[in-house]
Amino acid sequence: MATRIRPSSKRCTVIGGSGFLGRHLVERLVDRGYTVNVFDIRQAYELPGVTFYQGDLCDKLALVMALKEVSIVFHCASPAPGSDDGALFQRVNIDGTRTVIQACHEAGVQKLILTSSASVVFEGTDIKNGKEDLPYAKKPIDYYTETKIKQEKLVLEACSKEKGFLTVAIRPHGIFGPRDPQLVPILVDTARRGKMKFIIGDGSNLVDFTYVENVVHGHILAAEHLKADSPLCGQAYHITNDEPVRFWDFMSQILVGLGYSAPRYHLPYALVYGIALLLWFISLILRPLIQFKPTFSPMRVALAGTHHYYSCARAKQDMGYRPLVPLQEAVVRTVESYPHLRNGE
Ligand SMILES: NC(=O)C1=CN([C@@H]2O[C@H](COP(=O)(O)OP(=O)(O)OC[C@H]3O[C@@H](n4cnc5c(N)ncnc54)[C@H](OP(=O)(O)O)[C@@H]3O)[C@@H](O)[C@H]2O)C=CC1
Ligand SMILES: CC(C)CCC[C@@H](C)[C@H]1CC[C@H]2C3=C(CC[C@]12C)[C@@]1(C)CCC(=O)C[C@@H]1CC3
Repeated sequence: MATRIRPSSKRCTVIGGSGFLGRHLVERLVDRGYTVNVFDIRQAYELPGVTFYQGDLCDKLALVMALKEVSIVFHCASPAPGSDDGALFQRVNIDGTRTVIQACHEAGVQKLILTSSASVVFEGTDIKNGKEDLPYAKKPIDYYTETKIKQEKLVLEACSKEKGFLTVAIRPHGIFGPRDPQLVPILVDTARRGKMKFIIGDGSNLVDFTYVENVVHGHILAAEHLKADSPLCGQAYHITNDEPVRFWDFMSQILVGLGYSAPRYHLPYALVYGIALLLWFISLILRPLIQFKPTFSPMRVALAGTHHYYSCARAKQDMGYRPLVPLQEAVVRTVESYPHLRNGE
């Protein structure tokens, strides 16, 4: 009978390792002595000790090649959340995640760590100190959220101590930091177009923004604590900075740090949300004729005008999680990392 060589516990593959979170994760894993494979649709960089496999995660054969002799897989690939291509989300986040699970089985992988999102429970209304036992959103606010829910369920249901295949889901919220292609660039672009003058609502809504190094720390802790006799098996964990902040204070700090004015005038939440819905609807009808994407999508307005912050008590208890970088330090590091986005550059 052929005996399978037991892979080293320090060999891993990061699916989506060329992306924002994935690359930070790869760098930290290398620092910690892991041998790392990256599987991604694009190769964005080179790093000693890292082997790149370029391919689509829906291609099982290509994926299996990148999982050979690997014991841990981190799955942090996804289409950009702002996309409204429902078919792409279905193909990558749902069908592709099924393929990832099958490829893990075929390659004999022991642990799968999924990057999910705290937004799987967000329906556009207030969440204060939400715990992991909140129900999944019944009416997900967009395709991204809808497919992140299904993806998380697939991964957690695949957890099997009998098969020796353990899974866990990390739910970060509002990841930011150096090289982030979304939060700071979109904010600066909106400011440069003169559209960051208004605060949606009264500005008191609290939100979690999580520094990328803390999200990485949560993923590595999860991988190292995931064992057959641990409470992590088949569970989801919020990973945040554990310092909810007023959404508009956070945005203002970044804008002012980069030399732009902070928004000052208030607009009623219901009015802005209504306009965003109307614009979204018009863009849908006109799509065959002209393509335009409103800056203030209903999702962004909901994120900007409601409370949504989450408890990470479960991660603290089960894996000893504590944020490594406090929020203020994280904002300073982030602002310093974008010299090219400063006002006047
Ligand atoms: N950013 C945030 O605030 C939050 C993110 N998350 C989750 O974290 C994860 C990482 O997000 P983030 O780093 O911001 O995203 P990025 O877009 O920066 O990284 C995702 C990477 O996956 C790649 N990718 C996309 N589709 C495929 C595919 N079919 N096969 C192989 N690779 C693919 C992307 O390539 P390409 O760029 O060419 O598409 C990209 O390199 C995602 O799962 C996201 O849902 C969760 C909570 C908050
Ligand atoms: C135009 C402004 C009102 C807002 C500019 C900043 C936004 C681009 C970001 C503020 C909150 C962010 C966020 C996400 C993307 C970027 C923001 C909307 C996510 C949707 C990314 C994916 C997730 O899983 C949840 C995130 C919530 C917060």
